[in-house]
Amino acid sequence: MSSILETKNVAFSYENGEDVLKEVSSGIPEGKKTVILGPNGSGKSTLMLHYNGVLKPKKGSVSFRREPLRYDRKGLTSLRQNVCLMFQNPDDQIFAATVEEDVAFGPLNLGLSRDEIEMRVYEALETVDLIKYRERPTQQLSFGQRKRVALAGALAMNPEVLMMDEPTAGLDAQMVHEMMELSEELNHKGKTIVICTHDVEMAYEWADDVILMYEGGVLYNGDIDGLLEREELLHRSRLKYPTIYKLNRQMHIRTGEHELPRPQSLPECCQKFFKSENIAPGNFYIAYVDDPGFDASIIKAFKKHNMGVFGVNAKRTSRSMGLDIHHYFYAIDQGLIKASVGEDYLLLTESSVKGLVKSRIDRFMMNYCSDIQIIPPDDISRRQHV
Ligand SMILES: Nc1ncnc2c1ncn2[C@@H]1O[C@H](COP(=O)(O)OP(=O)(O)OP(=O)(O)O)[C@@H](O)[C@H]1O
Repeated sequence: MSSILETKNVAFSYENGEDVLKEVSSGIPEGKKTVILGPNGSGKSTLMLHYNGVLKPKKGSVSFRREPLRYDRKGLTSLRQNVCLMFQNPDDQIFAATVEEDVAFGPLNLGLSRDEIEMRVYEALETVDLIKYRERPTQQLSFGQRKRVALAGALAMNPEVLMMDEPTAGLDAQMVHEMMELSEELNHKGKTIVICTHDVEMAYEWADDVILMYEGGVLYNGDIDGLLEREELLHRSRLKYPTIYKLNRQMHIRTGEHELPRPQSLPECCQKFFKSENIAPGNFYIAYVDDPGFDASIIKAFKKHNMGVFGVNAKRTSRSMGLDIHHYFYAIDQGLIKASVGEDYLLLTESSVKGLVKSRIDRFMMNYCSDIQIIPPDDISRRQHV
């Protein structure tokens, strides 16, 4: 897998002269979800600011698609069309008086037509569910809403690489799920996503690749499984092991259960260790809300707590139709848990994320529970109403 962004022997210090990055060589694989992981002060944000040219290395080089960055105005404008950064603190990013003015700022600087700008602003605000706040003064928004405005500003640039510095910091649990599902969906639609965090649990469930930082250096750069094989590295960087990983290890030590496959999520963990041998799995029904034949009355055939929605557009459509559905977040995981204990589950989603839904369910079935039946939309209408 080729790196879309690379640093080679980058060294950097702020004005006080302290070495913050020390000979950092790293690569971000194209089309993947990468986490820059490390404890506070290890240099994660500083590295991210090098990737999109906000900071210039004192030594070494940064390249995008193998071309060294150019730090003149033209070079940086061109880079920031392709590599956008959502800052840790939205107040470092939001300057305009109203939400839509702020989101339009980047596209306006690209010299796009008025129609194109309006479309991008509309789509970005829809994606982060802030359309109804478009004329609101940015100062009158909550912290979480300002964070979403900052994300919309980055999305409106339609970049190839979206970088987010601590995207979930300061958000409530629902917003954290929303942010992580959205980033997964954007990745599925072709964007390279990079997140800075010290949250090992999140990295373990979400990331394909990791850059592990400690005291300004890179301890590891590669896939997440490779990192977990090297216990000493997380220990050295003062980060804890993910809970599900530790539980799997303990089960291996205590019961002799094979360590592989390593569960990465709650349904995988439950199914590996607490499989209900006497219960036949339930069915996993999938309906696409953007299918012209979609009939919302199918939800009457399911219990409220056995339905969920996945996908930004599917959530919006379901809300606008007033559908009474329980799981608006973690719906795929919830469905897998329900189906593996014998209950039927309906997932409402949209065709643009079909592959993502399929790959998540396939992974679960291949490793942990092959008997769940996936029922396509055409067959749902035959289900008896509850
Ligand atoms: N503007 C600045 N001026 C001087 N020193 C800075 C500045 N920004 C960061 N530093 C220092 O650089 C080091 C790395 O900071 P950085 O913000 O990159 O770390 P981080 O890993 O992102 O931390 P956190 O998890 O706390 O966000 C820290 O020692 C920090 O104090």
